[in-house]
Amino acid sequence: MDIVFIKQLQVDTVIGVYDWEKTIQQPLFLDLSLTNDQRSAAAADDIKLTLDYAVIAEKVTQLITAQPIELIETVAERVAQMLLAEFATNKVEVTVTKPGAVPKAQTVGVHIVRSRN
Ligand SMILES: Nc1nc2c(c(=O)[nH]1)N=C([C@H](O)[C@@H](O)CO)CN2
Repeated sequence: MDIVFIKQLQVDTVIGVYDWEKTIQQPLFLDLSLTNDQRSAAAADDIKLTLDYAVIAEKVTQLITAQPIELIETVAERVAQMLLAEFATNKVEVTVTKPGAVPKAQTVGVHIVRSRN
């Protein structure tokens, strides 16, 4: 199956479990992968027949920044469920990283795979 992907989408938002994190914005970076079939879009050269990554990026950013969230697990799950509900895909992979959260690590994060029931 084919995939539309977005790598390292930066979303600045209120994220974290500690009190000091609830008053600042921190960057999250997302890698998104949405399975679809691109053959008809390619044959017709028509954006309406595929998944528009610009629209996906905008909706994901709006979802994450709409309200404060504590866990990056929550971010990943909400993004995955939104993508499955609103876009023509049966399987999504979402990676959320939070650089700087562990000073001695390059980055930390979560990766989930979700499919339509
Ligand atoms: N598995 C997780 N562990 C931690 C998270 C998280 O979202 N998922 N968050 C924090 C704090 O917010 C941390 O990032 C502050 O630096 C700690 N562990």
